[in-house]
Order: sequence, then structure tokens, then C-alpha cells
Amino acid sequence: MTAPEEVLTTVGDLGLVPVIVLDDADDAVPLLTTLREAGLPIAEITFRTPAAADALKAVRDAGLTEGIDAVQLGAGTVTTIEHVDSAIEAGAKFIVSPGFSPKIVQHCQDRGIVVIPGAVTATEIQGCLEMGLTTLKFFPASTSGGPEAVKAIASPFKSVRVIPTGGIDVGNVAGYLSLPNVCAVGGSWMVPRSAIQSRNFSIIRSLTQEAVAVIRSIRKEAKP
Ligand SMILES: O=C(O)C(=O)C[C@H](O)[C@H](O)COP(=O)(O)O
Repeated sequence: MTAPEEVLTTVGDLGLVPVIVLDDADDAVPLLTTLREAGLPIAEITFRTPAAADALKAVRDAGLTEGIDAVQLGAGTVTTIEHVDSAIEAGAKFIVSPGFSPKIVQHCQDRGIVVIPGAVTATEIQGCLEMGLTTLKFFPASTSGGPEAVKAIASPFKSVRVIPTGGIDVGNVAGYLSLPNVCAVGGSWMVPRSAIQSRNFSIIRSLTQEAVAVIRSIRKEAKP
């Protein structure tokens, strides 16, 4: 059993959450094995496709979520209560929503699963704080003001840590990750849908290794 705080610790330690769209649930195990081998044992499998629940189950049933090198398994694009229940039943340990729905947050809290809702405005952030949440997804990051906007929310919301997502890639990740109120970033650049569809796991491996190396070097530079 994964303790809720363990999920957020892993997210913060890794600094990157890959946002995954799977058209075929059979691709989940080779994909997450590749991510783990490339140094990124975490995944947000999105409910953008009907394959999501089967993909989560396949990963759990393959044992990838157990042991010393366990993958932290999450569900993304969760926009309904049914998604939450289906994700939990399939083995997800955290839930990510593109926006803030008090109904979904409450349901996740009732069910004891970590929830990371999307929030960009001061009003949305306050709503999340009122529900006891301090780790939020800042989505869509690039079109909501980018690093400048993330910086601007730091002063009024001292306890909040965000995971900017949307429009982030290896070229602009440093602008986000070097901010003190950013605990990690999310993105799909290392898991392109087309590469998954063509089962080109070697390109995914190199993109992921590159992303992991970039994040480590940003973190190293940020340390005094
Ligand atoms: O599906 C969701 O729940 C979302 O919130 C959207 C995704 O996180 C972003 O679309 C990823 O952004 P890109 O890295 O620009 O592809």
C-alpha cells in the first residue's frame, strides 16, 4: 500500500510527470518499463482514451507498481466521478484533473487517494486550499502566463507547490523548474503519442533519458 505522502514525495524527487495518451492498453507495460529503465518511474495515464483503465490494470498486474523500483501510477484527465472509481479500481495511486472540481476532489478525499487538481487563477487556488490541497497542477501553463504567472502566485500562496503542465519541453523546462514554488513539471514531450502508436520505445527511451538528465542538471544548478 502506497502512503499518500509517498506519491507527492516521489513526484517532487523526480521533478517530472510524463502525461501519457494510450490508444492500446497493451502498450502500457512496455512503455512504463521503458520509462522506469530510463530513470522515470512514474506515469500519468490519461482518461482521454477508452484504453486508460485497462492500461492501468495491465501495469498493476505486471507487478510494475511493487518493489524497490516501483512505478508510481497515476490517472490523468480525470473529469468525472466514474473516472475516479475506475482509476482506483485499476490500481492508480494518484488522480490528476485538468481543472478544479470540488466534487471530484471531495470524492478522492473520501476514497483516500491523492488528488492533484488543475488550478491557475487565484480563485481556483483558494478553492483548492480550502479543501486542504497544497500541491496543484498549473494547467495550461504556457498559455496561462508561463513562468511569470507561476512566480506571481508564490507571494500570496506561500504553502502552494505547483506542477506546471502544458506546452513544456526540454527547451523551456528550466524556466519553470528553477522556481521555488514548482515541485515538478508535467508534460508529454518524452512520450509522443505517435511514438507510442508505432511502438518506437527506443525514441521514448532517449527522450526520457534526455529529460531526466536535463532535470537533474537544473536541480544541481539551483542548489547553492
Ligand atoms: O489531459 C490532461 O489532463 C491535461 O491536463 C492535459 C495534459 O496534461 C497536457 O495536455 C500535457 O501537455 P503537453 O505536454 O503540452 O502535451
